[in-house]
Amino acid sequence: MRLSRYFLPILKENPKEAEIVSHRLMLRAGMIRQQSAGIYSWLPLGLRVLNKIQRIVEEEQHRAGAVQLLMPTVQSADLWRESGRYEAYGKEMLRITDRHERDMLFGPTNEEMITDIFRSSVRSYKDLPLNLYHIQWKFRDEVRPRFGVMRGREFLMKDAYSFDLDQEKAVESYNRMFVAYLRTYRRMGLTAIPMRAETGPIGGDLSHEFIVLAETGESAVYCHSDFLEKDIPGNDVDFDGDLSAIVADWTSNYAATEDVVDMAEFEASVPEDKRISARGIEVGQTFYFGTKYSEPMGATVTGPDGKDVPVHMGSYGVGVSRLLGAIIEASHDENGIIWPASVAPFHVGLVNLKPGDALTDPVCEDLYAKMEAAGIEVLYDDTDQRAGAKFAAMDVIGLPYQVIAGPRGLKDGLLEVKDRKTGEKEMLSAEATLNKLT
Ligand SMILES: Nc1ncnc2c1ncn2[C@@H]1O[C@H](COS(=O)(=O)NC(=O)[C@@H](N)CS)[C@@H](O)[C@H]1O
Repeated sequence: MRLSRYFLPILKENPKEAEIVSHRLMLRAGMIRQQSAGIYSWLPLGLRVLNKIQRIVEEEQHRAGAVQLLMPTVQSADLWRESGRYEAYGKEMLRITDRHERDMLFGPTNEEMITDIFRSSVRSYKDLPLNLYHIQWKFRDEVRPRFGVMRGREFLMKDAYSFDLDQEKAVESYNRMFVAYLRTYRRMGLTAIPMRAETGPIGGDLSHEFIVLAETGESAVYCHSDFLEKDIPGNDVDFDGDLSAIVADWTSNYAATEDVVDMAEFEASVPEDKRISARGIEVGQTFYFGTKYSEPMGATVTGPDGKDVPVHMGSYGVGVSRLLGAIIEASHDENGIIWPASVAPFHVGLVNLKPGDALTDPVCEDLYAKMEAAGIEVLYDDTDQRAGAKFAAMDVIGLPYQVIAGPRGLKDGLLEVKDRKTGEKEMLSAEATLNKLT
């Protein structure tokens, strides 16, 4: 992508309204623009990252056997009256009246709607287990939206819903999502620790919050430091097999959020030098809630004994848009964002220090074409800004590599290649640069 033809409204100064680093850097890197409290436009650079995060989430949901669909954002209040949550959900629900005076709402979550879809077509236990998911914008009229996309009012969530004949089978579905989450976050360069959690308005009695440790996290958390050393299940993990050992391994050490922590138990079960009490960002939550929705909504299947039984369900959310904030909180320095390669908006920032120069132009054009041909996503800064501004912008947007083409270096046929994470710089020929980056 040529920067001269892109839209990247970099801010030179720190916006005063941003209280935490991820909010500050997303604004400065021209990734989002606030339209109203907790509601953002996703500008081109931010959207590229959002789409990459979404793709990783989809790949791991598919690996775990979840099937993707897409439900609407606007829902009928009638469904929520059936489950009894229409009144109970409270002020966070954005209620809408359509032209026919029908009560509608902007969906904060989709348990009722997915149960309606299920009950309309699934009749037999032979169709189970089933896990349906979508990635869709939600609206929650948070009393105090803040920290940018971390706590928005309109936000992107992956929400999956599992359906099983009984609790034992439902726990197997729960375990598949649990393992999928361990893999999903690690692929984005995060270590998310599963912590026992409250179930809140979703309900149920088995739930884990997946927490990324960060000083600016909204939750206070208490856990065993061994979590930071664990390996995650590999690509070959058998989702049709018994995953209970993996779940047991990841829930055997103490980990709890402030809502459910038992300090006596924490201190008794974790040696002092292994105790972590920190703040964390909740990037996902898993719930098993049995027949909480299937009972009132009549979502039943005919069991092996011929009797109709309400299905046992679970729901599993990932904060897709929140993850941009979480990744930046976990990976930045004083100059800006440091994107893990898996979610970086581009892999390489190619900087022409002197557009129009007989040396730098041909080298940049040739390298740009060859990198793009090799499948490397390049942001080519072909603008005529000052060098200092170019360097600062590249550091703020945090692409994994910068390739600097300047007349001085090119006199010796050399480009400067900088690793954004380590800060290491090498002087390499164009060919060596291409070999290093492909
Ligand atoms: N206001 C918000 N802004 C950004 N992300 C949010 C917000 N509220 C929740 N999330 C993200 O969405 C994830 C799932 O939300 S949740 O309430 O825990 N779970 C559900 O809604 C269930 N229906 C799971 S399918 C959270 O773990 C969090 O990462």
